[in-house]
Amino acid sequence: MKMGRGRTSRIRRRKLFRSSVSRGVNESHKPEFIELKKWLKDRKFEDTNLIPACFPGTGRGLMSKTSLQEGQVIISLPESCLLTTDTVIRSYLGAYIAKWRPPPSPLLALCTFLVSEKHAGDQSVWKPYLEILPKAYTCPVCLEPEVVKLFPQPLRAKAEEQRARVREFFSSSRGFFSSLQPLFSEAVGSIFSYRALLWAWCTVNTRAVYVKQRQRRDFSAEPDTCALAPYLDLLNHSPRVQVEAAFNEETRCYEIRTASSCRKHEEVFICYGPHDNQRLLLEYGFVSIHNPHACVYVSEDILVKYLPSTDKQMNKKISILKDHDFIENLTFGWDGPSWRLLTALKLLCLEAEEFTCWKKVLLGEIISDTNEKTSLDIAQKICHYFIEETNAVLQKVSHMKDEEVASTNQLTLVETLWTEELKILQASALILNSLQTPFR
Ligand SMILES: C[S@@+](CC[C@H](N)C(=O)[O-])C[C@H]1O[C@@H](n2cnc3c(N)ncnc32)[C@H](O)[C@@H]1O
Repeated sequence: MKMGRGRTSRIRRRKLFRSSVSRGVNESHKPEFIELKKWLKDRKFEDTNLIPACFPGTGRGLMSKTSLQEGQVIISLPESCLLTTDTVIRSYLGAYIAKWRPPPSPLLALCTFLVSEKHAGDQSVWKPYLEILPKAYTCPVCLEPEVVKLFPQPLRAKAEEQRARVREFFSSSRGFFSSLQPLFSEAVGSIFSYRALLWAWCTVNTRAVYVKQRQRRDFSAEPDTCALAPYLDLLNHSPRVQVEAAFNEETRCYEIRTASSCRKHEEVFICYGPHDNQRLLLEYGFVSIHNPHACVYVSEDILVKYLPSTDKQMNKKISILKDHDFIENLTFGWDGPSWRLLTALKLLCLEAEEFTCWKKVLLGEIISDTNEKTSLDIAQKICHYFIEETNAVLQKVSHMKDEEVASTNQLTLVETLWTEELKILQASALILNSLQTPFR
């Protein structure tokens, strides 16, 4: 097909591009959404702005029915639709929670309620909501160990910590689950299994909104701030939108006001926070393409690996960086090496006779051309090392996909993370090249 060059064809092409990027397939006719809408209507919520839809790239989400203006409240969900610890305390679980010592955490109360209501099936008044919840999650704690081993180092450590935390959450909750036996005809061990608790934990962690509850004696001292918000929790994340979201004490509704406009039939996004991709994967189980907050982390070992091993002041320099909180969060981003990374490198590259100037380096002063050049050269070497490492991992992932060593979806997730990191490193290498030019 021949592409036109005129204004009309440009507009047509732009429209086509827009529709292929963001157009979703309406899912409001699906039985689970019809049931959910009825359930919400009984609780005095009717949506005029949004409809459930499936989108290329982001999956299931909400689509605008009409165009949405900046500053408009896009959704206002009444308190009666929210699932909070208050819901749990008012339920058949309330008396058991009040009796249990030490008091269970608010998170355990929510997870127990979810597992118990899921088990109740048709008998649960929450069934229409439970039916639309994902059956499985992609947070690191749910991924196969072969896939977690492919993560970049800082994320791998956090993923292992997450797995240990959820295991501990399960083992420390078993006594409480046993105390619930009078409520069930089946053995509680089979209802409150590790799998069931993991599902509930991921549901709360990936979907809950912040609603501060009053402190209750029935619960441990952990903050009680999570609420599940049916339907509203179908909104996907975009790092490029701004929203105001909070529980409105006057209207007694959880409200989201958008600061970005949205065209009719486009996906409506909220922002979960200015998170980089490693954090999005850790907490929500996905990676955002072209995420402006995405970055590649440089650890202390990598810094040291590229510095001269003959430097007698190296240990002192490293401890200065640690004392001044300059050893963590050293990154490459879309704009090149971060200011923190370059500053740390400048300090580490100080010549013996410049060492007394270390405070000036931390304040952002230029010490010498040699110091500027050496630190940029090392940043470039680290960047190239990361590019090679990233390419090697991407090749390994591709082989694993061919050989079906692990789930393809999980391998694609980790592949997307590394592909985004590669793009950042390539952009950084170019920027570093231009920064090095004056010193050549
Ligand atoms: C609050 S839910 C949003 C609705 C969810 N997509 C659903 O179908 O139920 C959060 C989850 O949605 C997915 N998600 C959110 N934003 C996304 C995005 N930009 N791209 C891909 N997945 C996204 C992730 O799985 C995340 O854990």
